[in-house]
Amino acid sequence: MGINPTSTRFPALIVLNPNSGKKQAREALETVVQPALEKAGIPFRAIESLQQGHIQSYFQENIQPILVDLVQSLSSVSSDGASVVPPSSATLQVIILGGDGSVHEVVNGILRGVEGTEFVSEAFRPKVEFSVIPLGTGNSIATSLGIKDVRDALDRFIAGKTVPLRLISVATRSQKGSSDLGPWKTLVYTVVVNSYGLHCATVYDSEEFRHLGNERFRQAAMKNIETLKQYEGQLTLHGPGQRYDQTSRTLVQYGQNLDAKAVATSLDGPFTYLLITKQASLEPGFTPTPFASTSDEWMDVLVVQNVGQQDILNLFGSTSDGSHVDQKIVEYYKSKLIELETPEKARLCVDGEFLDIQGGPQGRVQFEVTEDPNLLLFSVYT
Ligand SMILES: Nc1ncnc2c1ncn2[C@@H]1O[C@H](COP(=O)(O)OP(=O)(O)OP(=O)(O)O)[C@@H](O)[C@H]1O
Repeated sequence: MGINPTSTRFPALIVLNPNSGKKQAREALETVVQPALEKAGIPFRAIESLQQGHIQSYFQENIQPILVDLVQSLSSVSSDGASVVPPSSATLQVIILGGDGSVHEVVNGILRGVEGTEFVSEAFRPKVEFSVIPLGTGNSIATSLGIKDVRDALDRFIAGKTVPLRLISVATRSQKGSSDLGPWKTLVYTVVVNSYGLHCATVYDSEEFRHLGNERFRQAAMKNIETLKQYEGQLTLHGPGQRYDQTSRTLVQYGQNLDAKAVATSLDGPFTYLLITKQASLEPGFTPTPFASTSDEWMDVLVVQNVGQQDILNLFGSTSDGSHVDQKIVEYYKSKLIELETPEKARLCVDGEFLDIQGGPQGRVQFEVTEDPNLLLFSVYT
């Protein structure tokens, strides 16, 4: 697979995960994506993920050379011929044939690859535009953007409309080998969902049912509901925010005069189900945080504290249309800064990966919406 030799346009980078979803990405590339891009005259080159983590390490190692090539392709020679004029802006297009885990790997690889370099600066902020072709299992980002299938995603890429892709930084203060609490340090950026409790346990157990496609989440959820556990912890929401009011059925503002870091609300658990999301739907037909937006400045928080099996089954029975937000057991917030502390060591789920945290202040985790971390301008075709 190579660059279309007739075009001078910088090639879009296709990232293909052969293991995503029902393992159809390679076939989709050959039968749908490649012909459509060639027909539209869009040059591309493709890389295939060879193993878990490969996409992330590829971008971590290669994003700088890729951006250098991009800048060179856009540079011009000054009118007197004496110097090369760099472009004032540059856009890298990345087409992802895979699921949300693949998007997560690309984003984190790019961010690690430019971290601490002077290549990207206030004066030069490259744009990175993602076309998410839904070939995974949940396809949360594509579903939340209303993208129906591979063809629809491609049509939207070719049409060229994008919206910002905001991320959540997940940070801790624990220092390796020290009991001191250092400054917050981002461990990972998430694009879809962070969770604690039943959702995290479900995602963890769903790996053994991967061969079942979407059904794997249902199987793992039923297994965990049968032995439903409660998860101890304290969740704090900081600064001004919004809360879903079940009486007026609207989002209402709170804490308007608060400092961004001040605690506005503290929830003491135990938690049955806790989601912090950036997408409305986590898979087609499952919309647990219906007010979430890929592009807004909020994280959406769905909290269910200390309930039993029947309540959880009722909840899941209403998540397809989002009407569960009116159930008494549900608390729903929009916040920009959140912290979670657990009394004992615990497992969190961050975009399908797992983060094992220590108990107490050492393991306290902070979630914050970040716009354009490391000065990169991320957006997604919609
Ligand atoms: N060549 C490979 N062989 C095996 N696993 C791989 C390979 N390349 C990537 N992976 C792993 O495949 C997993 C699934 O990827 P991805 O998230 O894209 O699809 P999914 O889980 O089916 O979809 P979704 O996240 O939308 O539910 C990820 O954990 C990723 O690291």
